[in-house]
Amino acid sequence: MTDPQFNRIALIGIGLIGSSIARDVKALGLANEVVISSRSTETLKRAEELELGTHYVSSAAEAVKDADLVIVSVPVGSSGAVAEQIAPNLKPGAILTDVGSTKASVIAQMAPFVPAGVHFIPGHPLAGTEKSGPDAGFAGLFRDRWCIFTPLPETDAQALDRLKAFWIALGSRVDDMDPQHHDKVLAIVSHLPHIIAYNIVGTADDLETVTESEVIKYSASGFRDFTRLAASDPTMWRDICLHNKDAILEMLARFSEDLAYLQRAIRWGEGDKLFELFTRTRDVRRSIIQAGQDVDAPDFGRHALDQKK
Ligand SMILES: NC(=O)C1=CN([C@@H]2O[C@H](COP(=O)(O)OP(=O)(O)OC[C@H]3O[C@@H](n4cnc5c(N)ncnc54)[C@H](O)[C@@H]3O)[C@@H](O)[C@H]2O)C=CC1
Ligand SMILES: O=C(O)C(=O)Cc1ccc(O)cc1
Repeated sequence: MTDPQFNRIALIGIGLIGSSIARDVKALGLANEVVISSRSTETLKRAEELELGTHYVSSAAEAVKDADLVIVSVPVGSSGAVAEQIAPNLKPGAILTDVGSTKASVIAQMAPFVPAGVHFIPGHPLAGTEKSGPDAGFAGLFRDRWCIFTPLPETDAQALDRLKAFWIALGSRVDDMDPQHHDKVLAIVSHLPHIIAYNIVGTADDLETVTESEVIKYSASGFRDFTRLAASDPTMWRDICLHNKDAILEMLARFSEDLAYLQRAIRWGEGDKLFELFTRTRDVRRSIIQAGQDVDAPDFGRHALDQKK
């Protein structure tokens, strides 16, 4: 247990990310009170059954009253609506943050509603799974993962440090980025892989009618990896595609060009080109592992949460 960092934390949205934060806050004793709010009464009831917080309210506006830290964990397309609901009840001096996968759009949606005196600091933990809802969350999700902040020019340095200290307590590594840069980086490392997965699984599903059940029957681990990503929440990924449109389209254009190069090399039997690319990409994987970023390694990450066991 660490000392509480905040008296009252409000969690707006209690799905995979919100509930993982709640579990860590509880396990580490980071707040005296955790108020949970969800739009769906069923989800709120489940959060209470799981004892994720100390107070449960259906209204987001009600939840943020007297909160020192407010964390919005809803699909990015709903950020503006949530900001509008909670704005009148935000406490002066409170920190308001989010966990959305896109940043420029979230800032554009939320910032206009944030009252003066409230510290709005957009954030994005680079951690998650294909699952969603309060049962899918788990303590330690953020351990040894990056949490990126995209502060606004007027962001108070002390408030930023306080929010970073919170995520560091959850085990994250923290960094700052310009929102547009964040959206470009994430378009290639996260959004494009998901879009490619949705596409390949869609194509295989279309072929299924031709090949009967062979796609499923003989699916090797490569295809199975794609099906995991393609099982990610449709609302969340629809919103990401719509709210990071420009960066995703830019990366998709680059991707299509490079795919055409590969296609041509295969057509013309240019084995040297294929070999050169596949060697280069293998080196990328090797350097990730050498840099100690291999989260699949058995002993990746030690953290205060482990000491509880
Ligand atoms: N799933 C992942 O791996 C990651 C997700 N994120 C971001 O975190 C945010 C939340 O994602 P998850 O927790 O995975 O989603 P989730 O689907 O598990 O939970 C979403 C929560 O938002 C609530 N909600 C949905 N629409 C709402 C609305 N209009 N108003 C109020 N509440 C609403 C739902 O009731 C639910 O409690 C998203 O913005 C996503 O882009 C960030 C990092 C990883
Ligand atoms: O499940 C996976 O592999 C992910 O990549 C999870 C994820 C989804 C969205 C994010 O913004 C960050 C992480």
